[in-house]
Amino acid sequence: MSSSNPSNDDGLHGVGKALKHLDLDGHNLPPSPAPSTPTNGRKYALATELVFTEGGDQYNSSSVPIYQSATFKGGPGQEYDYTRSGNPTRSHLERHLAKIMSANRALVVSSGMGACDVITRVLKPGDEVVTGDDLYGGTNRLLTYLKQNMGIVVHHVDTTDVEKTKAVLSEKTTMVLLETPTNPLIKIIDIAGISEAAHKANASAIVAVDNTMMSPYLQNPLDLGADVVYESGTKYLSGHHDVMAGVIAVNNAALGDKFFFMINSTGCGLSPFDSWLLLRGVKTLAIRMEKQQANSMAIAQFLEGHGFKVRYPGLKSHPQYALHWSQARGAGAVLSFETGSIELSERIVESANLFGISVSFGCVNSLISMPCRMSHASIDPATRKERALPEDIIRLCVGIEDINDLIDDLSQALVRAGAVKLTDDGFVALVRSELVGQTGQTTQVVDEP
Ligand SMILES: Cc1ncc(COP(=O)(O)O)c(C=O)c1O
Ligand SMILES: N[C@@H](CCSC[C@H](N)C(=O)O)C(=O)O
Repeated sequence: MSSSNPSNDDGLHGVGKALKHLDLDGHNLPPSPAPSTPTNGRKYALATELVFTEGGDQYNSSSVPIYQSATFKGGPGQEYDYTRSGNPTRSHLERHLAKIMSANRALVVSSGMGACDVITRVLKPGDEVVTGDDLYGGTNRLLTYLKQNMGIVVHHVDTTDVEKTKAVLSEKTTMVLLETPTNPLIKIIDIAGISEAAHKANASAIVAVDNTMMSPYLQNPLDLGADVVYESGTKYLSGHHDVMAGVIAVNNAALGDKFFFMINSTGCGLSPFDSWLLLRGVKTLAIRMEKQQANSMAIAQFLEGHGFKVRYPGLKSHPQYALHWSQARGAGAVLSFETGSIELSERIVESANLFGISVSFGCVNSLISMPCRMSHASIDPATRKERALPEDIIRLCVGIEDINDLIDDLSQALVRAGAVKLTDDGFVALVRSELVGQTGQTTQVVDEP
C-alpha cells in the first residue's frame, strides 16, 4: 500500500492526482485504498460503478486487502492509528458506498440497528421524532426505548398520508424517520413530499430514510430531499447472509462529522473483515437484485392470480403503485400476503421447503416468515392491532433460485397446508367463509384489516 509520503505519488496510477478530489469534506487523504471514481457522483452507470474499484496498493491487488490490524505504527499526524477510529479497508468501502449512494460521505457500522442508533444519538431530551406506523420491529423497539428512557417525543403516524404527517410536523420536529417500502406491510412513503414538509416545519429537521428494502440500486433518498439515508447492509448490500452491517450516507459534511464522532466514540465501526465481505457483496448487487425482482414479480402474480391478497409495489393493484415508481427504479424482492387465518399461515410456512423459515431478507436464498411471530414480535400485540398489522401475514423474501422451482415449492406448500381448493383450472385461495373448520383444523379466521 502506498504511504502518505507525497514522494511516493509517482503518478504511476494517477493516484496522486485523484487525491486532490477524493474527499469532499476537504481532507487531503493519502493514497490508501482509493475509490474507483475520484469525484462524488458517478462516471459510469450504477451497475458498472458497483464493481469498479481501484485499490491503488503497491501490488495492484485486484481485491482490496483486509487490513486486519487494530493499530498502525507511526505516531501523530498519520491517517490511521487505531481501527476503531479508521481502517483502510473500511475507508475503501465507505468511499465506494458514498459513490453508489449518491452521497458525499458514507460510514459503515456493525449492523443496521447500529446505524439507526448512531443517527438517533444526535437527539436530545425534549426533541420530537415523527415516524411511521409500520416500521421494522427493531426500529420500533429502539424508538420506544428512546421515548421511555431518554425524554424523546415519538409520534407514530400514517406517513403514507402526507397531510396527516404534516399535521404532526412542527418547529419542534428534530427528526423524521421513514421506511419505504415499509416492513412488512409494503406501504409506500412519499420521500420528496415529506422531506419538503419537514424542512418547511423546521429547516434543521433531519429526514432520515431507511432504504434497506430497496438498496441504492433501486432508490436514492438523498436525491429526493432526505438528509440521511441508512441501510442494513446485512440485507441486499451484502446479499449472502454472512455478515451483519449498517451503512449511513449523507451530503451534509457537519452531519457526517457528528455521525463519525459517535462511531469513533462508541466503537461500532465495521470490522476490517466484515468491511471486505460487504465490499465483495456490493459488487453483485445489480445482478442479484435484477434476478430477485424478476422472481418476486412472477411470485406476486402467481399468488394474486390464485386469489390471495398480495402486497407488492410491482403489482398494479398496489394502492401506491404510481408513487412508488415515481421515486424508485424497481419493486424489490420482498412481498407479503394474507391467508385469513394464523394457523393456515403457520402451516404454509412450515410446508415450504425451498423458502427457508428465517428472519431477514436480501439474501440469494428465498425466505418465508410470519412477521408477527418473528421480525416484528417485539411490537406488542395491542400495538400491532392498533397499527392494523395482520397476525396472519406471511412475508416472502425472494432469492435467485429458478422461478419454476420456487413456484412449485409454494404451490405444494399452499396445497399441503389446505390454503387452496382445487378447481378445473388448478387451484384458488379459500375465501374467509370457507376457512372456518376446514380440514378439521382449528382454523381461527382473523379480522380483515
Ligand atoms: C428495514 C430494516 N431496517 C433495519 C434493520 C436492522 O438491520 P440489522 O439487522 O442489520 O441490524 C432491519 C432488519 O434487521 C430492517 O428490516
Ligand atoms: N431477533 C431479531 C429479529 C431480527 S428481524 C431481521 C429483519 N429486519 C427482518 O425484518 O426480518 C430482533 O429481535 O431484532
